[in-house]
Amino acid sequence: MSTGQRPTAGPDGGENAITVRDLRQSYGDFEAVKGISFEVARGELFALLGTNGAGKTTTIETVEGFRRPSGGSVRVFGLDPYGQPAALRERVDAVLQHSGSFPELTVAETVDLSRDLAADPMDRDEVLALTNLTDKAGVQVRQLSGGQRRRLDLGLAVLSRPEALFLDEPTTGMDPEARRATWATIGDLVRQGMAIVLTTHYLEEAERLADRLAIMHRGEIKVEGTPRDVVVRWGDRIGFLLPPDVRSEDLPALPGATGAVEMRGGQAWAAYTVRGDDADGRAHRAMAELMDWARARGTTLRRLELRGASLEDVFLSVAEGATEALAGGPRT
Ligand SMILES: Nc1ncnc2c1ncn2[C@@H]1O[C@H](COP(=O)(O)OP(=O)(O)OP(=O)(O)O)[C@@H](O)[C@H]1O
Repeated sequence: MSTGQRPTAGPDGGENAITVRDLRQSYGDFEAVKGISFEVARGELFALLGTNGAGKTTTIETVEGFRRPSGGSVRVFGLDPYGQPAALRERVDAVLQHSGSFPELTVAETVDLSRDLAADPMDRDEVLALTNLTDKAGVQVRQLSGGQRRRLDLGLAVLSRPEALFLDEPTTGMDPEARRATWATIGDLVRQGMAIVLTTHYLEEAERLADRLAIMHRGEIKVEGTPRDVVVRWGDRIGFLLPPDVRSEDLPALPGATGAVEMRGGQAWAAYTVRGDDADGRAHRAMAELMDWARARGTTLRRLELRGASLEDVFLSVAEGATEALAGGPRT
């Protein structure tokens, strides 16, 4: 993860590794991507998240050069990636969900095969160390676990030292330890200046790795920003188990908060959301009113909590189509 300032754009489209402007992509009459824009700088990890069928794969395949845009433009290091021109081949790589490795070759042979095809590859030992596969060098690829194979895929993609990398669900099938090790590897690659576009359904992965992220839904980017900005914009949440003697319509209206009753772990859960400017201050005032209400009723609020939103809250809002709430501004 890079923490430095984002480079500013230069005259040639600049320091941006990837620039997507008003991209549209259709399958026949169906518009799968409806005019999205984003940029990815060198040394930056951009996570593209979204609901199923949102258009992530379509977008990534277009940026990778497999599809010609139906509208708008895509530039990778200032070039049109369509057809994967030779000038980009050495500079861009991808780790896709299904690798094309030969199962009978050993890990070392597989790495060597890819090294033979690269202009200035990393040493074999460097690749094995990077992927934590040093002790698997003599093992056939077919004998690797799913998570080890994903790590090998990552090693094969980065051994040619690409400047931009697409990662599609890079930690699928990994146990928590392997996932953390892979996150560390990806973080190192970004710090070394690689531009990475990550697609993942693991929100924690995006939260940990992304400098910026976007959440797509039905062909559009609904939310974009740093992971922190995105959750801060969403606001705070007050919640508690709905007491058995309280019906949902009995719940108090709290100033500056919108209330709802949800199911959580099979139990009814009262949830209030406080959004917009000074969400913290308003959440505290709403909490004080809630306590007054409970005291007056003689009701104990079990598992009472006040917390900031998580990326999952934001994602679920997007999935439910409640994105107008994410634009900010106090709601009562
Ligand atoms: N070859 C195709 N022909 C027709 N429609 C397609 C084609 N590929 C994708 N679509 C449709 O375009 C929309 C976007 O699909 P896409 O695979 O880009 O979504 P996604 O965000 O990657 O989804 P997921 O998270 O489920 O993988 C979906 O409605 C899908 O059904």
